[in-house]
Amino acid sequence: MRDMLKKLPKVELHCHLDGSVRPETMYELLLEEKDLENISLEEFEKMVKVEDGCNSLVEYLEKFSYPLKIMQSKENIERITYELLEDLSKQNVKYAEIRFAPFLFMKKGLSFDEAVESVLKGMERAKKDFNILSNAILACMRYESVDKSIEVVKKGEKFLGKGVVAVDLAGGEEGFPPEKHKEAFDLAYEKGYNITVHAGETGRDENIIKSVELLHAQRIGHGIAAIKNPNIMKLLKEKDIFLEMCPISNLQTKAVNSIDEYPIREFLNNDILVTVNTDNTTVSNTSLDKEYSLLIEELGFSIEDIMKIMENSVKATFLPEEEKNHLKRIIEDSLKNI
Ligand SMILES: O=c1[nH]cnc2c1ncn2[C@@H]1O[C@H](CO)[C@@H](O)[C@H]1O
Ligand SMILES: [Zn+2]
Repeated sequence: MRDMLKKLPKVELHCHLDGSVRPETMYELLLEEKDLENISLEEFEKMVKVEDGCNSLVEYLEKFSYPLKIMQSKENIERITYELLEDLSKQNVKYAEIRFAPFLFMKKGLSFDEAVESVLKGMERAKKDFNILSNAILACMRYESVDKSIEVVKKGEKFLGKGVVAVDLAGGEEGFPPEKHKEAFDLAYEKGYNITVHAGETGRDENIIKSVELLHAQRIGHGIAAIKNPNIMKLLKEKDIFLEMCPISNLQTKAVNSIDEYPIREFLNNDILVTVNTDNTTVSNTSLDKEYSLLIEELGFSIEDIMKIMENSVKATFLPEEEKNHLKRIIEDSLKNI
């Protein structure tokens, strides 16, 4: 089964660049910048991955301080993007949408354009070297002002269709309701961005409705809280909203207490368009293979269930129709060789 999973062609839709930096690269770059105490790589790896005792999303998000220290130069950002895509291609990921918040890469003088261009360069290089397709999603942060989000939308526009496909709203939900960013997401909608929003992760179920109805979300990051409310499940189904679920991250942030409480089977049974993703390969110490293995081993998922999820993922991509069909063909060809 494990071998079979490895060979399956895959699609990754919810992966934060800053949460998915190779620990060895972070270690090397922090040492270079003399920003690391005298510790071994093994000790460092423990520091950058979430521990078993993690109690909340807020605690989980503290892990992002390490990668963000070194994601402040063009070279580092390009290298990190390239390496992530290399790692994904080794797991037979054929297409990935990678998200990041440009402002978090601008603490030491990079401009918005330089931050975005560095990611896109890494993607281009990975496409040539590893034959993996990818696009970027620009994240706005909930704790920032709506004006900052508007800036992301306006400054990102020139990259739309040229490597950038969408905007997202990320960060802890508690205290930062979606409507705060409505003006930015109205603008993104007008400008033709695709839209995904983190909602109902550890927060309230009403954030899911608000993200769909007020922020124009076509996809919802996580969306676990929908299980609490049949009306929300109905809304998701009627509007063909895709859920980007990330099981291992959701266990770590205590969005659910145990895998038995994870509502993915109920969502599938209710014809909700579920996809499965990693969220953060380093912080969550995960991979798509690990996520699928968990569903198979703990929730009794079959290969057919996994294939259904994969089919949903292809449909959920923010690719133009023609490129989506191209991806479908790539996946079908790869399946023939299993
Ligand atoms: O699961 C998550 N929920 C909400 N926000 C997240 C999650 N993972 C990462 N980030 C946040 O998104 C920023 C941009 O990539 C990261 O810096 C982190 O703060
Ligand atoms: Zn996320």
